[in-house]
Amino acid sequence: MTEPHDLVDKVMTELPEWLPAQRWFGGKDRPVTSIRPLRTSVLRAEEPVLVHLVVEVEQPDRKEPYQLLVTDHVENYDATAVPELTGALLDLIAEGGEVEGLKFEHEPDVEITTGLRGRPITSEQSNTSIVFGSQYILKLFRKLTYGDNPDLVLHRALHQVGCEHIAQPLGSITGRLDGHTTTVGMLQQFMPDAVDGWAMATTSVRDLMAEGDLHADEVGGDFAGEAHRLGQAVATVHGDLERALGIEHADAADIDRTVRAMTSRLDEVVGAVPELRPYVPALREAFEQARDTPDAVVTQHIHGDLHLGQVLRTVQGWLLIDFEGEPGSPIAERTALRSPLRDVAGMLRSFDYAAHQLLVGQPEDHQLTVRALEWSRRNRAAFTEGYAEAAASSVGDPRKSGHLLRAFELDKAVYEVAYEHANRPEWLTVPLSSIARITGEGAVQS
Ligand SMILES: Nc1ncnc2c1ncn2[C@@H]1O[C@H](COP(=O)(O)OP(=O)(O)O)[C@@H](O)[C@H]1O
Ligand SMILES: O=P(O)(O)O[C@H]1O[C@H](CO)[C@@H](O[C@H]2O[C@H](CO)[C@@H](O)[C@H](O)[C@H]2O)[C@H](O)[C@H]1O
Repeated sequence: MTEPHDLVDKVMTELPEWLPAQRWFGGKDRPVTSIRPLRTSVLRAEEPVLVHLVVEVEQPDRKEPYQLLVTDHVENYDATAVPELTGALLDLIAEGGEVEGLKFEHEPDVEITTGLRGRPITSEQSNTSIVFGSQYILKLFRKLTYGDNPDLVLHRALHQVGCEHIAQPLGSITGRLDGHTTTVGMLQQFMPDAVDGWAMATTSVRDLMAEGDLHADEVGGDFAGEAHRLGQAVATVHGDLERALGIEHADAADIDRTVRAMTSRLDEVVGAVPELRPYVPALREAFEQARDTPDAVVTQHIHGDLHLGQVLRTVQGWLLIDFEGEPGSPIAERTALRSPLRDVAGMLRSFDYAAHQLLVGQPEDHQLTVRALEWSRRNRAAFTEGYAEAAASSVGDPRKSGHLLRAFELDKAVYEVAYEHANRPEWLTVPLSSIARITGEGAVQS
């Protein structure tokens, strides 16, 4: 049997190679210069050993904590793939209590079934989620943010006002990190029959592409009805967030800060991705135009990284998941009050992604490009209309804030340029060609 502390020593020697290769590692844009353990909790001392480990990963200009769950039971030491070990985490949440500084809690008035085995989900993720039976999903946050994680905070707030478009929060795991009580895990109700919006939307696009002669409203897999309902669901969640946590009205100084933040993100991203350079003047101009807003801009807590992969279609309707915000943005930005139009813009970007991703790496085909644009326009319009129908009067119809919405969409596309550059370079053309289209600055080959 391996002693827990020998296991940690072994893991530490393997991490420089293993960590950067993980999908959830958020620092793929620069080299790792050092990794050191920050805290360890031995959750199981006998075989198979289970150790909760937080390491600090140092890279040029950043130091970030990452969470690991390690065991001697499998060759790569990653315990999240071992059902009997992850089952122990669920049991600890069910019982409640503290083990070596890690606190396991279930939400008030919730009873958790014990003895279930956990299986990790295999989708592309920024974190690691483990599903127990058909009942629960436990998300282990990988890159940790000191303090309460906004995903848990917003789920709790929404649940308290009876929001119908989220999965119920059921429990949490927290630990002390650098003096802060920090969320490391969140347990939620699992929706076994759910399909995510990205899978549904891309199926619809595929149907359309296969029927070269038909229009989006004529093919069987038309998505516009769903897009409309999704718009209503997003507006309802914004209304629920407003009821739970309130709103504020932005003044000229707030808008100035927003414009400057978008411009400075652009400067940062263009430094790393020179392909963005030709669009800089048009992007700056679009950001400046955001100052021209006819109505008062409302700010509130929002989802912050809304896209089709963050919404689940269940038999009861659409659910929004993952309220953590953009994984690549600083926590202060992610928890700030912001315009709900940012979420609208995120979803509009996603319709554009769904329409164009099938063309990536394909030879130029005029007919398919026209079809993709048509699908995107149809579903973006349906989503916006659904949103406008259900939006609280404080937010109103997004179409009335055209300049601001366009600026948010372009800002999101700039974020995506950085995201694709670091994670999926072959997809870089998707946000770049959208920027070219929206700014009218010439086309980029898909
Ligand atoms: N409550 C849920 N019920 C069913 N599936 C879920 C639920 N929550 C998340 N998922 C699945 O897990 C995936 C990742 O969840 P998400 O919260 O987006 O994690 P990450 O922060 O790692 O991106 C989702 O795309 C979805 O397929
Ligand atoms: O879901 P995450 O919180 O991990 O979000 C990150 O990854 C997303 C990709 O999975 C990324 O989304 C981008 O690609 C999507 C298609 O895969 C597309 O629907 C989105 O519109 C686009 O932004 C997201 O930006 C990133 O933060």
